[in-house]
Amino acid sequence: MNIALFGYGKMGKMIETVSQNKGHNIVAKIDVDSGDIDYSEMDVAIDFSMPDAAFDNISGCFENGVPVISGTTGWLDNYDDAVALCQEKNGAFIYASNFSLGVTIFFELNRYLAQMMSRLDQYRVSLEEIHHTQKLDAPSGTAISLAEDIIENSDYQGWKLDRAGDGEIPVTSKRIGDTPGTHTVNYGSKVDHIEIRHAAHNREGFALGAVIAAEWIQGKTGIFTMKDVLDLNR
Ligand SMILES: NC(=O)C1=CN([C@@H]2O[C@H](COP(=O)(O)OP(=O)(O)OC[C@H]3O[C@@H](n4cnc5c(N)ncnc54)[C@H](OP(=O)(O)O)[C@@H]3O)[C@@H](O)[C@H]2O)C=CC1
Ligand SMILES: O=C(O)C1=N[C@H](C(=O)O)C[C@H](O)C1
Repeated sequence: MNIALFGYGKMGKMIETVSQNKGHNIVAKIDVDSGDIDYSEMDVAIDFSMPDAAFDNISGCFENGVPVISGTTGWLDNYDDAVALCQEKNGAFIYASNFSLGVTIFFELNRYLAQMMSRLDQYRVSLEEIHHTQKLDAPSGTAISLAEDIIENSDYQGWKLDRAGDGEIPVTSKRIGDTPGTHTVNYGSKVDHIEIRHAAHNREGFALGAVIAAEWIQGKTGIFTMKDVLDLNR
């Protein structure tokens, strides 16, 4: 498979290694000053770039018939436009705030736990995410996905960074050293707490999930999620 990397930073480089270990070719490494882009050799584009670059990168791929795996966070104000363009061009698209296979399962646990805990008013939920000090966005895309899934499966009406009001989920963001990404969902009561946590040991899991998604999307058209890739909708 011929893969184009949009963004050749920490994640782009890790995806290059994982892709080559699986026998794929990297046919383009697109960075901020790449100039004219040749889409003709691309079977798939994998975008791990910057919040203000992602939408233009994704749109260019759809305009040129290239399926997109999008991992960049912090650009979702334009998500609906990306979906509309993909549909108009009969393209193929997967966005995930976190491509790790473990986090895809963690998202399912979070939804299920939220449903059960919504029956118990003794518990209050809170979220914490810890990342490396170079991360641009806060809270992380993964923390936002976790919060939105809790809201969909409970009576919480929103989330807020640090100070949450009534009916809102408090989210704490910490930036510590090289931490690849740790997410904790905590339900606390006066007498105990329950927490679920996913901790990435390095970036390989994010990269592997993105390459698996890129392999899976070949020959397909439509908008998909990692649940489709892992066949968790059954
Ligand atoms: N969904 C997931 O599983 C994961 C998502 N992420 C997300 O992926 C993104 C990238 O993370 P990471 O690799 O750590 O960040 P880096 O800062 O290491 O890499 C981003 C790269 O994008 C480049 N870039 C800037 N503008 C453009 C452009 N217009 N087109 C293409 N590339 C551009 C930057 O170049 P320059 O440095 O020259 O500006 C840089 O090399 C972030 O949004 C992060 O949150 C990260 C890990 C997992
Ligand atoms: O920027 C990162 O590094 C990461 N970003 C994603 C996010 O914002 O959730 C996923 C992962 O946690 C690493």
